[in-house]
This record gives sequence, C-alpha cells and structure tokens, in this order.
Amino acid sequence: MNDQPAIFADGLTKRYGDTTAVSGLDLSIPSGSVYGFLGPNGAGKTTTMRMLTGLTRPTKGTGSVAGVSITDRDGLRTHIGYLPEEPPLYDQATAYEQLEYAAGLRDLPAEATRDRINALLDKLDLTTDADTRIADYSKGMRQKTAYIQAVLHEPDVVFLDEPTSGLDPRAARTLRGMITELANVGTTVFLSTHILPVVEEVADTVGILYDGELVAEGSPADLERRAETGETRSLEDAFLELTTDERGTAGETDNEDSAADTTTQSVVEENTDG
Ligand SMILES: Nc1ncnc2c1ncn2[C@@H]1O[C@H](COP(=O)(O)OP(=O)(O)OP(=O)(O)O)[C@@H](O)[C@H]1O
Repeated sequence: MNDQPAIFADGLTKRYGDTTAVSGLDLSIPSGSVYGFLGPNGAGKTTTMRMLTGLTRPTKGTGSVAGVSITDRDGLRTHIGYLPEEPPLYDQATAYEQLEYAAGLRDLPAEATRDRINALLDKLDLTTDADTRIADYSKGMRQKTAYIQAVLHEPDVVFLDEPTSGLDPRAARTLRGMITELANVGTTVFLSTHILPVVEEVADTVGILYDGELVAEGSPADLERRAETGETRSLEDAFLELTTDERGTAGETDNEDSAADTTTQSVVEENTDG
C-alpha cells in the first residue's frame, strides 16, 4: 500500500453541459508530500477536489485517494479531510461543540479527541473563543475551526482549499507550519491556493491547471526556472506565462451537483443532519 500514490488520477474529466471543467487530468502524488494546486479562476481546481473527495462523480476517468476509489464515498471518509472554500459550520454551535460533534460522527474516542481538540485550538489561538458561538466568529476564526475539523481525525490525505483565507499574518504562518508538520508525519496535503508564496514555502510539487488541463508540474524551483522573464524568475512569472488568459467568459451554468454539496466528509456532514 505504501508504494501506491496517495492521490492518483487517470484521465479525470468533468463536464457540465457544454463546459469542460476538468479535462483528462492525470495525477500521481506520493504519500507525505504537499502538492500545491494552482490555476486561475475557473480553471477547475474546486471541481478536481470535489472529484477526488467523492463529492462529485467524474464524467470520465478514474482515481483513488489513500488506495480507495474516488467513487467509494463511504470508503474515503475515514481517509480524507476536506477544507472547502466556504466551510459549512453550525452557526448556533460553539467551536468546541462543532468539533466534538464532528469527532462523534467519526466515532473518535472521546478523551483522546478532547485532548486533540484542545491542542489544536491552542495552536491556532482559539482557546479563549472556543465557547463562543460560531455565529459571532470572524471569517478567520471560522476558517481555523473548519481547518481543525478537517484534520481532527488524522486523515491520510487532506484537501485544503485556500486554507489561509481570512487569517491574519500570524495565524497564516502558524497554519503554514501546521501543513508542513502534517507532511512530516506522513500526511499527504493537496493544497489549492492563489497565494503563491504559500505554495513556494510549503509545496514539494506544484501543478498548474489551466482551462481544465494540467499545463505544468514540477517543484516550485523547476517551475521558476521555466519562467522566461530573465533575471527575476519567480513562481508568479511561471504561473502568469503558463496561464495567459485569453478566454472571454466562464459563464454560469446549471448546478447539477448542488445536492452533493452537502454530503459526506467532515466539514460537510453537519449540514445534512439539519
Ligand atoms: N456545478 C457546476 N455546474 C456548472 N458549471 C460548473 C459547476 N461547477 C463548476 N463549474 C464550471 O466549471 C469550471 C471550473 O470551475 P471551478 O470552480 O472548478 O474552478 P476553480 O479553479 O476552483 O475556480 P476559482 O479559483 O475561481 O475558485 C468553471 O467554468 C465553472 O463555471
């Protein structure tokens, strides 16, 4: 099992009507690595993560995460954590209640979980607000709570969509450190963000998605070298060169998967129970 990639995709494709959100995506991401997933707005990053986390079915192609097929939602549950872009949290609950509830859904042992929740709250400087209702939280406080929820059960693979969104510089730095620590203990991190310095700092490999296709993959340094901007090559230069946007629109279409938005996975489950 250790030889197989933690995240594998073979020809993953997702179409919504006439829109091809993701096209023939191949991935092979080793365990314990941090994969930075970049791409302009509408490139297909969220769609990719939703396929890899079992939230939406590919139109074509196959994939597995932690050795479990991405069509096996239930099988994936214990192995993955997902921090989506807009984490659904119970406004009426306190962070502590929310996290205990999430742990309960996963049958985590009560006492060890309490210690783990406390340690994570402490690390993210949320202890003093742990008994405040989430309705009264700032965006950053919500984000911290959702992050803890995504990693609480120590999943093999964590999918993070803009994890530092809303965090102040200190909290963002703490979180970057936590991502690196996750990888150090063998967790695989799939990190989608527009904040290139975050990727430069924590990612082992970067994949750049453009118009649904993977147009480049390599270490941050590899990609920087590929930039043709002369002396001051940066990941940003590489990104801009590889994703020159000539498209006019990325129009809104039907929302065939909206029901699936509130299924499975840590941060999402709570909504389904009402
Ligand atoms: N449920 C849906 N129904 C129809 N089209 C969709 C749906 N979800 C995504 N799309 C389309 O698929 C394409 C990729 O969208 P996606 O949200 O995956 O991009 P993204 O890279 O995550 O963008 P951003 O960086 O802006 O979050 C877009 O053209 C989008 O309009």
